Amino acid sequence: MEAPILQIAGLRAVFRIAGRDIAAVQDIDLEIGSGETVALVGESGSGKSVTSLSIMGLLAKKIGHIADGRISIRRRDGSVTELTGLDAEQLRRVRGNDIGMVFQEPMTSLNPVYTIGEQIAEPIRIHLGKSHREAAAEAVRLLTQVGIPDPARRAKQYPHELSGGMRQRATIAMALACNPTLLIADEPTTALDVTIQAQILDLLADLQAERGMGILFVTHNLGVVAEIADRVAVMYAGRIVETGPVSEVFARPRHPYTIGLMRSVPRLGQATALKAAGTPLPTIAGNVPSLAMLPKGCSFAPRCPMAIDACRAAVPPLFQVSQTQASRCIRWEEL
Ligand SMILES: Nc1ncnc2c1ncn2[C@@H]1O[C@H](COP(=O)(O)OP(=O)(O)OP(=O)(O)O)[C@@H](O)[C@H]1O
Ligand code: NI
Repeated sequence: MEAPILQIAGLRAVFRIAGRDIAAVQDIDLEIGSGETVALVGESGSGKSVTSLSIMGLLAKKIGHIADGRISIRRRDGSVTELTGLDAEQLRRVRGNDIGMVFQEPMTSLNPVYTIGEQIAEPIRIHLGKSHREAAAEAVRLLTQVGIPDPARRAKQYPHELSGGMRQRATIAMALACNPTLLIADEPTTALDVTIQAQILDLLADLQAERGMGILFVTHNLGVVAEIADRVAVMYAGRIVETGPVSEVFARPRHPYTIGLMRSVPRLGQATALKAAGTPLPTIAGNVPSLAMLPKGCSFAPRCPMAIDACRAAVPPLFQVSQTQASRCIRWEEL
């Protein structure tokens, strides 16, 4: 069988705070196959971005580091590279060649002093060894592919001359420039209005169908999950608490946290309606625990209507609910 595009096993990433290593994410296992979209969903601070930054090797910039676990990706030539063993230069090369990134705010990826065309062409020259002319032509072709009208003219413009939606399309073109096998999109539509948001989601789905890349999609919006993802991993306080195909998890969530998230979402499965409403995650009573003071057992127990003493004794493992769905709740059978 073909190796997955992305394989994460036992990831633990920590930040050093007041002389102590605090785990921002731990026990993370995650796989993405080619052509598959996996959504990471959870409240603010649950560890979605730390997980994606770990894959990209960008944690160091935030003074965190990977303390444990393995992250490997399958490259275009079929070889599998273990990312956690690479030095900074090797990682940069993998990022340029095999992993594309799109963030919430397009201006974090775009440089205001270079034209859109120059910025898309640069990685093509550097990583694919194309000439200036070839790279410039390729940039225009990519702008066409991401649905930017009049791409030759747009290529000569600076980021501030584009609308927010067009800028996000341009950063997607940039992320695709080297034909990555994995695209990591961290809240790529959160800053956009709902109409543009829907267009960008459609664009990503189209591009994926054409290119067969794996997508890790970080979002706090369940409607977006339903719309774009094949599988979902629900994060809480740095751990995946439930995972499985979107259809299974939405039809029958097997973790009280997932149930809480979905409770106030009307008519599940009505993805388009949810998306149109821009539905944020509903609020659940109580607060996310501080990562520095996680309770002893299940992190969700203090907020959980189902919690019993056993929940507070030890962190539950991920129980296999079906061949494809898993839950970190010891009472999953009662749900
Ligand atoms: N630079 C940092 N220094 C210390 N702790 C950090 C840092 N960045 C993140 N963390 C910790 O890691 C946790 C997870 O953060 P992360 O950014 O992954 O959350 P998230 O799920 O992406 O949230 P959001 O939906 O708000 O983007 C945070 O709660 C915070 O405690
Ligand atoms: Ni985030």
